[in-house]
Formats: sequence, C-alpha cells, structure tokens
Amino acid sequence: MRASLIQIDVDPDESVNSRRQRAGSLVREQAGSDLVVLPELWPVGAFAYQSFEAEAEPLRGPTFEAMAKAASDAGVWLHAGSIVERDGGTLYNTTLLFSPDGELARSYRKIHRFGFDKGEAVMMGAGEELATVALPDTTLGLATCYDLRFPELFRSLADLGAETLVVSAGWPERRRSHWTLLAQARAVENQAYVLACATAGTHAGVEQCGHSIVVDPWGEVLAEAGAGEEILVVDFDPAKVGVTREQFPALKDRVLGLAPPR
Ligand SMILES: O=C(O)CCC(=O)C(=O)O
Repeated sequence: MRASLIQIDVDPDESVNSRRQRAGSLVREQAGSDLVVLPELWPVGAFAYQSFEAEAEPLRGPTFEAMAKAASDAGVWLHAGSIVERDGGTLYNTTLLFSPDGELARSYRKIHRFGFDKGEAVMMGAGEELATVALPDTTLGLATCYDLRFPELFRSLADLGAETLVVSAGWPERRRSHWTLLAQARAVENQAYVLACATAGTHAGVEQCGHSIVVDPWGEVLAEAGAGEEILVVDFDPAKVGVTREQFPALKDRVLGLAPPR
C-alpha cells in the first residue's frame, strides 16, 4: 500500500477557503496512492479557538464537498483530517473518511478533547464512538491528536480489528518528543502501523511541530517529515501486522480484569 500524509501549513494569513482549495489540489496530486491523510482541523487551525464558532460547518458542509470531490478525482481513500462540525447547538472535532468514489465511509468525533479547562475541552462535545474502517488491504482505526495519549483507545481499536492506526493532529512543537514517542509506543504495543499526520506552521501563537510520522508494527520509523509543509509518501506492507503478531504473540498474553489489592 502507498500512503501520502499531507502535512499542510496552517497559516492564519491564508483564508480557510484558499487552504481548502489548496488541500484539494494537494490530494489530487496524490493520485496513485491508496490512502491520503490530512491533519486535524487544518481548515481553521487546531488552536484557533476564537474562530471555531465562525468556521464551524455542518458535516456535509464546504470541507466535506471539497474533500469528497478531491477523493473521487484522485481515486484514493481520503482521511480528510478533521473539521469543526456543528450539529444543532454543539460543536465537535470530526474526522471525515472518504472512499475512492467520494462517498463518506466513516466520520469520527474526537473522544478526548484537549485544553483541560479551556479551548476545545469546553467548546466542543465529546465523541462517544470508536471508528474503524475496512479498506481492501487493511482495517483502519481512527484517532485524533490528544487521543494519542490514551492507550486504551488504541487497544480498543486493535480489539475491533484495526491494523493501521491513523492519527490526525495539530501537535505543538513544545511537546514534539511526546508525539514521536507516543506514535512509536502505540505501534509497538498494538503491533500495528501508525500513520500520524500533523500540521506545520504557527497559528493562534502556537508553533506546530510537523514531524508527521509512519511507524511499522515493530516500532521502526519508516518515514518522518520535517517541520514545514511537506508530503510524506510511504509504501508499507499491511501483511506485516499479521506476521508480527504471529511471530511475537504478546497480545495473546494480556491479563484482563486484574483484581485490586485486598
Ligand atoms: O497532547 C498534546 O500534547 C497535544 C494535544 C493537542 O494539541 C490537541 O489534541 O489538539
């Protein structure tokens, strides 16, 4: 399989509409890949909280339309990153996954909202449903940014059959070491591929780390981007997940339901 991770620059001086068009063109340029991935909240910026209300869209809004068309023009599975979704009176951080004919295969509302007592954590509703998507050669498990810190979410995705864990993010440069470490940890502990796509640039005063990364089920880094806008193109063998799990069957040694101390 070939995957293209589009580490787009979120520049506050570029309009959302212009970035949407540019993202569509970048996706089209990846025709020939099997799977194209965009990062978290790239239309507005993951930390541009003050713009969330104004830029919120219905699920099937302008980003949905642009990305559905880009997926079908390129003939690729497209993980279109996430949008600020408005559903009734509630905002969600929602990922869109399109099939190569431009149909929505899955959406995923971010479960772990970031910000503690501000930003997304207080402005957005929490997703409640895990998301997996069966592609012809692998099953994807979807996660968004801060979710990466919660291993139980990834283990639940693996239990549901996920073999390729796709993380879209807008991760701050200040915690870049956590980003690469956690991406490798989620790959090793679940014996799965991790495709983690982040944003470049600085918005709302928060420098983004970039460094999108692809890790194999053994924890080896297959490719890693730099800090700026970049497209990471990686070939990987989905069969390696089954081989790794068979040759080093640690997942079979799990002990569930541990008793608390008496
Ligand atoms: O966990 C982190 O350090 C970053 C999380 C984040 O920026 C987000 O979820 O938007």
